[in-house]
Formats: sequence, C-alpha cells, structure tokens
Amino acid sequence: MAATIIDGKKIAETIQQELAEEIKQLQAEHHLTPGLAVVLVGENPASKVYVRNKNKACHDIGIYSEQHNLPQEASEQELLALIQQLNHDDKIHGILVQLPLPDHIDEHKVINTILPEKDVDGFHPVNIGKLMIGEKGFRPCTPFGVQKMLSYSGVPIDGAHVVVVGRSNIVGKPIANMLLQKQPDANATVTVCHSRTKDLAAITRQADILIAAIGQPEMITAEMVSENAVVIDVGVNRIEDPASKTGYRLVGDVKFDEVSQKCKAISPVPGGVGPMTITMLLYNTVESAKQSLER
Ligand SMILES: Nc1nc2c(c(=O)[nH]1)N[C@@H](CN(C=O)c1ccc(C(=O)N[C@@H](CCC(=O)O)C(=O)O)cc1)CN2
Ligand SMILES: [Mg+2]
Repeated sequence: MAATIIDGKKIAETIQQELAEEIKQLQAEHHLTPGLAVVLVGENPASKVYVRNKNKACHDIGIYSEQHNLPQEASEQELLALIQQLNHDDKIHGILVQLPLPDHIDEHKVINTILPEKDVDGFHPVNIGKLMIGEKGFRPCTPFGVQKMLSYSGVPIDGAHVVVVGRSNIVGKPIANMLLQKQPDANATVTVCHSRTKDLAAITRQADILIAAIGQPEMITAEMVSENAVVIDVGVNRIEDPASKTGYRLVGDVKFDEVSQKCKAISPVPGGVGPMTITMLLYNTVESAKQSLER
C-alpha cells in the first residue's frame, strides 16, 4: 500500500500561523517585534534561494528582518565585524549566517562569534552543548523541524528505533541527540550510520523511523526499508534536468517513487523537511525575542 505523506509544508503553515498570533501578542503587550539578521556571503545560487525564502517567511508572519550581503571576496575580519555589530543591535534577536561560507572564511570562528543568545541557527558550541545535556537552548532548525514533523504527525518516538543515516554537525549528530533525550517527543533508541557503516541496509531495515541525511541523491532504496517504517528525507539535491525550466529538479536522499510504495509514511522533497527548517528558524527568533524580555 502506498505510504501516508507527511506534508511538511502544511505543518509549517500551521506553526507559522501560531507564530504570527504570538507576534501580534508580543507587539500588543510588550511593544516588541522579533528581529532577524540574515547574512549572505557570495553568490551560491541555492543559498540565495534559501535566504530569500527566509526573509519572505519573516515578512509574512510579522518578524522584522534585514539582509546583509557581502561579496564572495569579503574578508573573514569584515564578516566578524558585522556579526559583532549585530550582536550589539537591540532590535536584532537572531543572527543567521547562511552556510556554506567561501573557503577562505573559517566557519567555526564565525559561528563562535555569534552571541549564543542570538544564535537562532543553534550552531554555537554553547547551544550544541545544551542540546547534548538536555538543557534549554536553541536547537538547530533542520533537526528541530524533523522532530516537530514527527510529533505533529502523531508518529510515536518514545521507545522507537530511530536510524539516522548521516553524521553532519547540522543534521545527523544533532537529530540523534535530540531524539535520544529523556524528554517529550524523544526517548528513542538511536543508531547513527555513515559512509563507513558495514551492511547499511541490514541496519536501516530495523528502523521504525529512518532519517536520511546523507546528501546523496536517492541513495535509500525500497530494499533498505521495512514496511512499517516512517521515512524522513532530509536531502535536498539538485539534479540536472534539461526538460525542466530551471535546468534542474530537486530530489531527496530517498528514492521516493519506490520507497513510498513500501513504507508506512514518508516526507517528500520538496515540501517536507525544507519548509520546516525555515519555520523553526522563525520559531527560534520569536523565542529569542521573548527571552530578551527576561534580561
Ligand atoms: N545558516 C544555515 N545554513 C544552512 C542551513 C541552516 O539551517 N542554517 N541549512 C541548509 C539550507 N537551508 C537553510 O538554510 C534550507 C534548505 C532547504 C530548504 C527548503 O525549503 N527546501 C525546499 C526546496 C527549495 C528549493 O527550491 O531549493 C523543500 O525542500 O521543499 C530550506 C532551507 C544549509 N545551510
Ligand atoms: Mg505500506
């Protein structure tokens, strides 16, 4: 039987409506408008799309946003100076530096310069540390989006065997830690697989929830999943397609056509995890604004 589709776009819209209401309330009760600064270095075409979508989403729900574009050849020092300026700007509650950065800029140095209380991407070591020990802090947007998608869809996580394929700092490692926590919407048994894992399919077939975050187009095939699995596809890969107007089409890390005919539920690409990533950025920004009231 064909799988149930986990519609990330729809869940994202629901959460965004809730956030828009919350922002109206913050404005009425505290004269506070959440503010986000989005920093883009260079001309990466995918990054430009994501940054545009993030600004539009802010505008749609009432978050103030400003975009800072630096040229590809901007120095690391220039970028760090901009971050310092944003760290001290009271109307900015969240700072986001779009990744990847050009090779001559040290990503870790950049992330470490953002104040942890404005790190709405959840990439700062302080926030990653809080995630590890289950303390309140900003969670990285893609894993946070995956967790929310599962809970909004009523997928039981407590006691489930979650298999994560991929060990990146942005997705694989944080999602594994988040779902492992002794907390609501977590309490899973987690296995993390990667490029050196032996007999990957034997492990992925054991998954109640399979999270594909490898960055390899359509790598997860039907024979790698069980019929009871919920499959979350984190991959966003651009494949050349001369028949398409854009010259490319988007595919995930999962071979959707065949896997969706076998598993219990699946998130599509596009329209799955991507919109949730942007929504959790908005969520973190509103959260940061609320926290600023307590300082
Ligand atoms: N500073 C950050 N950089 C990057 C992050 C991040 O969370 N913070 N994640 C990714 C890219 N990313 C967000 O920035 C992102 C990727 C994809 C989508 C999305 O909505 N995808 C759509 C398809 C959009 C398209 O046409 O390309 C979908 O899946 O439906 C949103 C955000 C790396 N960098
Ligand atoms: Mg089925």
